[in-house]
Amino acid sequence: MTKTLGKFAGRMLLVGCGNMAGAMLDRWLAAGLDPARVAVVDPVAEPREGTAHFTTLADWQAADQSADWIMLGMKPQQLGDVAGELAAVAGGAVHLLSILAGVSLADLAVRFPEARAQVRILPNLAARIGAGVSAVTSTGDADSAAIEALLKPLGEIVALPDDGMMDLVTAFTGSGPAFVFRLIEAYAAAGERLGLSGDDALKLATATFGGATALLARSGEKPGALVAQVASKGGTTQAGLDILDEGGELVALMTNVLRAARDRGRELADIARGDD
Ligand SMILES: NC(=O)C1=CN([C@@H]2O[C@H](COP(=O)(O)OP(=O)(O)OC[C@H]3O[C@@H](n4cnc5c(N)ncnc54)[C@H](O)[C@@H]3O)[C@@H](O)[C@H]2O)C=CC1
Ligand SMILES: O=C(O)[C@@H]1CCC=N1
Repeated sequence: MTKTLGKFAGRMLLVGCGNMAGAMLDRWLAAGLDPARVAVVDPVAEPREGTAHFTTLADWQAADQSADWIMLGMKPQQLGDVAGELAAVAGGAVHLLSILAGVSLADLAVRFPEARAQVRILPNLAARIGAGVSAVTSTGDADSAAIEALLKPLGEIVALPDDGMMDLVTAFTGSGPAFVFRLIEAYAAAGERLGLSGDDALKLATATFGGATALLARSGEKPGALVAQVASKGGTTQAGLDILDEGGELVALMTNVLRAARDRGRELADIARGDD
């Protein structure tokens, strides 16, 4: 891993540094971001060594801090609590970054009209180990080289032309790890139900999902082609696939899961806007 964030220059303020923003910050610091360039405002988060830490935005301002990059890392429901105070300092050369589910670029432009650019980033928790994927889209005069340098240590980057698909992507890749963890949990629980010990079942399930996804990513083959390499005609795998594929129920279930998560993003945007 490179020990520099390359073209990413300037000072960063994180407003909210919980599970997701904290994972991003830890990865950035591990990738060489100078902690002296970072300030965090969060009433409960654990301060990171070398970063300036404040409980409230007023404390940050009282300490005469400045930022070139401000990232919203609290919950969408908390946008109204911070937007007024933040808008006053998010002008001129400031990039306003948001990882908030649901909140659109248009909403950000209304809240932070003076920012140089509004940038919507949808990361996921695997950013903590550099194996995440970040979808990104922006409006205004965004420095895309700097944004790419910032997101690169977190994993893959997918640039979207606008945020029309961002609520679906939030469900797909943002919530996605939780859905995958739940699938692994169910796989392990089924193994346990059929006789494995709990520890063995989780260890075997984790290795099976990890190995299969690594092979899929590295081989360049389609999932169906790899299924065919596992399933012998009339063999054990086919007996299981006959259940899994029955009536297209698995795809129907996943469609319902993603639809519910996507639509909740729209509701969160309404709450953040104060329309609920
Ligand atoms: N957790 C995840 O995997 C992902 C989360 N997101 C987005 O990231 C954001 C944060 O989610 P999580 O990290 O899961 O939540 P979290 O609850 O772990 O973190 C939120 C943090 O915001 C802080 N906070 C609350 N009010 C504040 C205020 N007025 N000023 C400053 N900080 C304040 C809290 O103390 C907390 O540490 C959300 O908007 C969510 O939509 C996006 C993609 C993935
Ligand atoms: O559950 C949530 O609302 C956030 C957004 C994507 C992942 N976590």
